[in-house]
Amino acid sequence: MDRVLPPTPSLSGTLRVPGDKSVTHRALMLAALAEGTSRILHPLKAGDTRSTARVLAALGAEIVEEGPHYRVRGVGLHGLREAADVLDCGNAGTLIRLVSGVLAGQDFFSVLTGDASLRARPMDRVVVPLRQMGARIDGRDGGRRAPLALRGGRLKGIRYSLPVASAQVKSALLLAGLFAEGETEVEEPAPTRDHTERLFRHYGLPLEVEGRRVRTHIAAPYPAKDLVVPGDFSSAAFFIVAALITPESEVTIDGVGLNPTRTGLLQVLTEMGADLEWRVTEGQDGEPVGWVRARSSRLRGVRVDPELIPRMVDEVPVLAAAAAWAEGTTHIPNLAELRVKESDRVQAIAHNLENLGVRVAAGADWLEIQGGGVRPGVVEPMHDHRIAMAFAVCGLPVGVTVKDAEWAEISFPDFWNTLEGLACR
Ligand SMILES: O=C(O)C1=C[C@@H](OP(=O)(O)O)[C@@H](O)[C@H](O)C1
Ligand SMILES: C=C(OP(=O)(O)O)C(=O)O
Repeated sequence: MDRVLPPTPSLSGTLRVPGDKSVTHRALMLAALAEGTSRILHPLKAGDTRSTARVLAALGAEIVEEGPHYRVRGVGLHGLREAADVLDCGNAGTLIRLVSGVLAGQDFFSVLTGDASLRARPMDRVVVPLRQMGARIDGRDGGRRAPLALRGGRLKGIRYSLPVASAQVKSALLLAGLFAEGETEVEEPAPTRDHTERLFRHYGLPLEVEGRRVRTHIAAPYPAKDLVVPGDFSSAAFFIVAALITPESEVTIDGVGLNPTRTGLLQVLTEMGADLEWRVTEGQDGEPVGWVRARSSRLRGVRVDPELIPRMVDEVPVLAAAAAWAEGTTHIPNLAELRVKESDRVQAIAHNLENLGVRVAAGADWLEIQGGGVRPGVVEPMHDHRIAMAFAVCGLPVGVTVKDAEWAEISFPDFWNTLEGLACR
């Protein structure tokens, strides 16, 4: 479905964004493995996290919708049962990788698959270490791609140095570590989101953190516990940039997660001259939560610090949107991981910037964007929710047509109405 966004002269308002996607996936999994009933409050209910709820239900957990919340009756660490059918992870990389870690510890057979995008994404990053721990895993292309066929069982802990900075791989190994004899240690090359670690603490699961090394070991049964999910910073990012690039705008996002492993974008935008304020006002079940306010700004191009990318990996598309409106050139390095997301995001960003009349150069792992504004055009999401929303924002001041706008439903079902609600016409 195409969506035509007319030119928007200004944006104003205060809003909340839906629950954090990363936290919701993990909360559903850990609640499913707990003893008793947990309520997950203000979770994300969108394509990706509905896939997680479906997969866990097929494995025997009871997940019921209670208004905007979820009630999860856990089956305990050893209560999951073999599913009657293939487990469809839809579009969700986080789901297939994290649940592989859980299933590696189960003495039964599972098949994991997903949509065309997910089946094209690399799975060897979890398959290789989970095999080292003792799981039997096969899959397409020698286990590099889904469908994956998995038979878990008794695992042994390993020490593993991640070849790429990936919270998904780290989390898969920590989850497998709950079923493994001895210690499981994961070392990351750069800090990545630490929601799994925070949730392990929330549920009282074994965890030790020492610099970039995280350790766990076999877990004893643990009780269910309620959890409040913060607003998703990655969803807030679209409105932050929208306010910066649209004249006479001011937007405040309340109740948003401000975990420092996620907020690299705030640092880059500030360097670009953005009129931005934010504050952590509370700690909610182990996650810092607060507000962000963004006002129209004259942005200037910057060279982004490569070390910041793991802390803003899903915000690069919307950073590119901001760069298109900045004065001068923005160079964004360290983008190899963007090539293996829901789409090849380096290519998808370059293609959509060109569609909107922006000059851009792309290398194997970098982008260079000539700022100065955009002209009306067509946004092509390329089957990728973040691309759809980032370039809708990019074209907002001049008006754009977004093809296949329903892709936003993967992480933000109400995105279009929320955007419309802020527009002053
Ligand atoms: O752990 C997570 O919840 C996520 C980790 C990141 O992926 P990688 O681990 O592949 O970097 C991120 O891009 C994804 O949207 C969510
Ligand atoms: C990369 C993303 O998600 P996933 O890897 O879970 O599909 C994302 O939401 O931008």
